[in-house]
Amino acid sequence: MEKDFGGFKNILIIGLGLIGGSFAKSLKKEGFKGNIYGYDLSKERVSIAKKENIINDGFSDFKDIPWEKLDLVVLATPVRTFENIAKQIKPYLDKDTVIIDVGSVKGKLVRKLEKIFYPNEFIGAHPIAGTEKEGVENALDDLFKGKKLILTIDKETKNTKKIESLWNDIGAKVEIMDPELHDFVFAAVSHLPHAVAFALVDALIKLSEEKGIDLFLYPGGGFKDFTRIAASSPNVWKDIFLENKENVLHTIDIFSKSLENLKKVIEKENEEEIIKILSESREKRLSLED
Ligand SMILES: NC(=O)C1=CN([C@@H]2O[C@H](COP(=O)(O)OP(=O)(O)OC[C@H]3O[C@@H](n4cnc5c(N)ncnc54)[C@H](O)[C@@H]3O)[C@@H](O)[C@H]2O)C=CC1
Ligand SMILES: O=C(O)C(=O)Cc1ccc(O)cc1
Repeated sequence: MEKDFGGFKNILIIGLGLIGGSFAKSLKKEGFKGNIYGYDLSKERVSIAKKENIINDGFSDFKDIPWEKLDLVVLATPVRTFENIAKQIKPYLDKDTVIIDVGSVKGKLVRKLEKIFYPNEFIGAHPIAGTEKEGVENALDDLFKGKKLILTIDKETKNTKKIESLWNDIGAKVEIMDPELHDFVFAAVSHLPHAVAFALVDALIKLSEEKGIDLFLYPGGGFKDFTRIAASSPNVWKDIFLENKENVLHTIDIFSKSLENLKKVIEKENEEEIIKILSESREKRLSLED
């Protein structure tokens, strides 16, 4: 069956970063024949995206955008910029334009955006795909293939079906989740691991200073595997940690307790307990699908 990308023909992506850029590249790769417009504060990113034909036209000023043509706007900037951008673009929107985001935090934020954009329909979307790189210059045309796309909707509408079909056409597998539950889940499986990776590298900086030796000259594969995501964008992650503050703090508390417990059994040289903790974790990790 021919792909129709939810019937959307003129799409504006606000934020020509890794995710916005990958969304545009994926659409083109899968045969999208409409227009993809891009907007970014960075003129350089707009220029790269245009030069590489990732977008059909690009802008750094909202006033220059052909708003009347747009049937879809995608917010793809750091999550704490969404509210301000929504208020700025609201007066320009045509009455039928649909707005989605790709942000890593939903909860209260999407409820706020729904209100700001009303009567236009805003639909919260989160691709569970990415890398530690940033910018359109690192965008990939197959980033979303086979990956989950969470829609945080309360009910299905004509537009939510169109958005599902758009993401399906670039290879994503759509799932629906309550926005508050979403923030609990992704605090645990994504935000906590990023926080721990950043903190682990920070601890090695401190330990290097303590001993007067550069510990980063000696890492093995384990350290590199574990801390790849500590190379992620500080701007993007500062916004995620703050926007999902309560859940992130809770997961850090639980993690600290697990680490304290491990510390305690090592201190006591309690071999049985150490083996129990490590075996339980190992089994869970081995049971994960790839
Ligand atoms: N990096 C990842 O692996 C994933 C990120 N996300 C979400 O996607 C969104 C974008 O993240 P990335 O593409 O990774 O970031 P990025 O740093 O690669 O790109 C963000 C872009 O937004 C632009 N920007 C920042 N503030 C702006 C503003 N006020 N107005 C216009 N442009 C602005 C920046 O110049 C940059 O080009 C975030 O909300 C993030 O939570 C979702 C899934 C995965
Ligand atoms: O780089 C990785 O492995 C990631 O975990 C990417 C990622 C970052 C943020 C998201 O909201 C979803 C996926």
